[in-house]
Amino acid sequence: MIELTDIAYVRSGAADLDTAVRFAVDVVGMELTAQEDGVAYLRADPRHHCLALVEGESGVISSGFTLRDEDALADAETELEKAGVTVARGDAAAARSRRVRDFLSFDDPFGNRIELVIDQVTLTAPVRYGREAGITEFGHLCLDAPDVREAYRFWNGHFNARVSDWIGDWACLMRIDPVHHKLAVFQGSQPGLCHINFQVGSLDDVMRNWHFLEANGVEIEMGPGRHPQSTAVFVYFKGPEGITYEYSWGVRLITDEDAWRPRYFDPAEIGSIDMWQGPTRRVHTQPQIRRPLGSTGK
Ligand SMILES: O=C/C=C/C(C(=O)O)=C(/O)C(=O)O
Ligand SMILES: [Fe+2]
Repeated sequence: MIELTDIAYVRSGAADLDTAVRFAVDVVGMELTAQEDGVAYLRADPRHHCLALVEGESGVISSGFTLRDEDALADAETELEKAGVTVARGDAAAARSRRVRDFLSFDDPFGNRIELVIDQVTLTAPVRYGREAGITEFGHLCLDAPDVREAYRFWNGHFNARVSDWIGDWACLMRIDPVHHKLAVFQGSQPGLCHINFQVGSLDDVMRNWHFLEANGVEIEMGPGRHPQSTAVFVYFKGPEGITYEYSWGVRLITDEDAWRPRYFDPAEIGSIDMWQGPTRRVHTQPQIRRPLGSTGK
């Protein structure tokens, strides 16, 4: 069993890097930590970055998760290979570019590129947020897959990911710690990044951000609303390069593992996605860039 200790980052290609960075800083409110060799690093909390924008082809490159230490990384490599998953170790330059000490990468059964990392760099300086959006942390990341049940068999079969709630065969929300979900898989025809979430400090922050986004002509994909699964109040919006961002506040914590029973919500039922029954438009997925394993220099 591979124990994911946290989410680490999303790495995404940006055909127009400057525009994508400006949006991440001026609209989303992240801090631009560094920019070098065509990679812009953005952070929302003490992690060196949780979003790396890589100049080049548009699309998601990989999603990173942390493991405890190098033994855990070696064990993960063995377990995945035994299961027939092809794994590539990152080289020193690629690890440096990710601000981790070591990592390995593989594709999930649908072609989502996953990276398992150890020793992600932490920064001590207070985050200099690009604007006062009220962000408190990188909250979760959601992938797309054509078969959500099969995706769960993969994540639960090899990793410590446990379903917190199902939304039909359309979505599986998974926890790796008490937070209701830090990883989710949504039904989609192609692998890709459904969205990246930032937690904000209050309900007021969600609503202020919604007004800010509207006033600045940003496309709202869904919300404001409240998810019955995590009870979080949310707003989803569309950024450059096809990235969907989400702010949310009030995520449920599952503190009694033994007592929790995953619920089953029918996406066809009113209120199953948004308890406030707002329009439940599908958020737009950023497609996965397909590259051979190991060609992960950037
Ligand atoms: O469509 C349902 C989404 C549910 C939640 C939630 O319960 O908070 C998400 O954040 C999500 O995965 O987008
Ligand atoms: Fe979400």
